[in-house]
Amino acid sequence: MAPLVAPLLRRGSVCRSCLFTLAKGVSPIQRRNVTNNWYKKQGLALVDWEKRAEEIKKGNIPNTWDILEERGYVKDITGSRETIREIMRLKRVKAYVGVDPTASSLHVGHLLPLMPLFWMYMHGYGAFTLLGGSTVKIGDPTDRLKDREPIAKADLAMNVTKMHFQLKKLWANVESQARRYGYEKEWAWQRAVVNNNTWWNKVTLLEVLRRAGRHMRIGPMLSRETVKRKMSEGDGMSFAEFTYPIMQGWDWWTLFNQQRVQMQIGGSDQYGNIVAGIDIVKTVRDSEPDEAKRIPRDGPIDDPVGFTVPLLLDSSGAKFGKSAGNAVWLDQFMTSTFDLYGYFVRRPDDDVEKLLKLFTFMPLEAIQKVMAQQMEDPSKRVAQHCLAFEVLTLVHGEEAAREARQQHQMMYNKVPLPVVAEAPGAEYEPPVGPTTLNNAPRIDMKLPRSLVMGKSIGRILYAAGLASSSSDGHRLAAQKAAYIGGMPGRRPGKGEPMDPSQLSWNPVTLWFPQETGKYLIDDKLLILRKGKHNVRIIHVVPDAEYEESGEQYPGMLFKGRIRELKALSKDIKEGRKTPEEMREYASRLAETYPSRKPPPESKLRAELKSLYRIEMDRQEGEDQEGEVKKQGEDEGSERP
Ligand SMILES: Nc1ncnc2c1ncn2[C@@H]1O[C@H](COP(=O)(O)OP(=O)(O)OP(=O)(O)O)[C@@H](O)[C@H]1O
Ligand SMILES: N[C@@H](Cc1ccc(O)cc1)C(=O)O
Repeated sequence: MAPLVAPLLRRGSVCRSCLFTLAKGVSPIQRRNVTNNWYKKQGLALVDWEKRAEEIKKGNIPNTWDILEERGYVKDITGSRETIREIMRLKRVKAYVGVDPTASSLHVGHLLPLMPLFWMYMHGYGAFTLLGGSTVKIGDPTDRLKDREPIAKADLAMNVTKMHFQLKKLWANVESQARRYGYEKEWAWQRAVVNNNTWWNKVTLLEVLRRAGRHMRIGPMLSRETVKRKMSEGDGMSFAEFTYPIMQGWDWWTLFNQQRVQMQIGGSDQYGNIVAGIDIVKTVRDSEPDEAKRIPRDGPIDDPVGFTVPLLLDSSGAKFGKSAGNAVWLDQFMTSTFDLYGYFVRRPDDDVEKLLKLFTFMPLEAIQKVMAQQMEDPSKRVAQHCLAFEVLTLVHGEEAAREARQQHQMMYNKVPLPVVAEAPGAEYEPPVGPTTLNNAPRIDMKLPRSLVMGKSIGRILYAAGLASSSSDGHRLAAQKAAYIGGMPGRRPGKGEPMDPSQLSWNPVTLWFPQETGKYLIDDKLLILRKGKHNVRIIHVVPDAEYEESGEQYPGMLFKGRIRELKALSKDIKEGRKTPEEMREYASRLAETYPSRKPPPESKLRAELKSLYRIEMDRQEGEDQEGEVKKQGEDEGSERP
């Protein structure tokens, strides 16, 4: 046991004998219980991992690296295969995959580097997904001949918000997939979504140049294929783009330093950036001037490592993604669940086995069985349906996958599809209760400028579908139960601008309608959230544009109840309603307004007019209620 645990203990804060004593549940030092429990768990986790490493050595359980290779995830490795294999046997390493938010959704190509990360997580390793809120402002020049267009602030805020929630949704579905396939979650499984904006907002240029830049040689950087091609065949290279690999390397160093993230995974186009990152991490680590802060190293087992996955190509051989304009999106409002399912059902017979290994968590034996079924009658496309179902389950959850399968069956298959995709013991439970990431409504919407700039926050929350009425919206704001996104401090307009690349949330307060402008990103985007997953990215558009779109929002003036009352009154006046219809409407009114009796036909118009006035007053009142509360708060705070 000793030789394996020793290097790990040296990196921890507890001495070896204490850790093992704690693993038995005995505390060597009298500390608070919670601390002892934590140390005990750490000790047990190390002992478990060590036992596992022994079992892998004896060949009783597979090395996770071999699983990744078998399924086809490994294209290029930095350094030797044996080292990376040994690291994964001996250490619960942490790995990360980064994505720049250059679009408002992830696409199918992004799933490829994420899949090995998900597999690692399900086998007990630490898994980090990084959103490049800062790197996106520079843009990765890899394999490009032309500069990227600078990204507008409002687009950036939208992309960051949407991708963040997409990653969280994917992670929630990975958890269910792990359960579905019989992986038992332990406390030591670790996953996180991080944004590199968090550290790029704090670090100085001087720090990066001093710690990383001074050790990097220009020669090797200039000889990189991307740099040479962009300079000779493309539109030249800006200094900012040239430093992109340093930014990515600094990200890795930050994660390595703070979280010991030792591995980076990317698509095969990222190989150069990953290799550059390894140099940066090693250089910064080894040049730490302060002995006490230096991260200990016990040889190659502690060095950063990386690998790339093969690129998913389209039928013409182009990288599948947004630059080539051939992306299939993971956002169901950009590529519907029906179309995403259809994309996988259309994959050629020759590719389907490979894709089942890459995009699903099905064990290889189960894939073999499906393939045997496929061979019997390829026209039924059993393997393709299985692939589509599994990918949909990962991306949108099991309910959406079942629905998409049913829709395809109804449209194209006369006979029911053979159920081959079910995992052993997988029982379907229809989702109930609150909004989850899988049933969250459409995240982005439009609202007219006059509403956002002229009405109370309660009314805006109602219009955005986050509250059941304006009063409910006021209540949410008063109780600080709704949040505003992209706000670095609590007092925008008092020096701190909105930050589009950072998804930070602060409680909404009751502010005056005139103040809403301060909360807009780039004067056109308002991000609101209620609860954990109920987010709205509101594009504030000119009133005329909204009118033209034909859209409606709850509480819209002259739409909904008010509009109905007005239209009906007009119809009666102009004799367009039959007595029967008028009677029916009178009794409906009595249901809607329980305090009122159904009026006789002759009085119906007068009754409609009075209800109309009541509705108008109610809306006005609700708006004022929010303002009065706000005024009260402000007056109160000024009292000595
Ligand atoms: N088709 C693909 N196959 C495999 N990996 C991919 C694919 N597309 C993107 N990736 C990987 O996903 C990660 C994030 O990619 P990135 O943000 O560059 O997306 P992209 O759509 O390729 O962008 P762009 O087209 O603007 O270059 C990288 O590791 C990248 O290699
Ligand atoms: N450069 C990567 C994204 C990325 C960004 C930051 C990182 O730290 C890692 C990866 C790409 O464009 O695909």
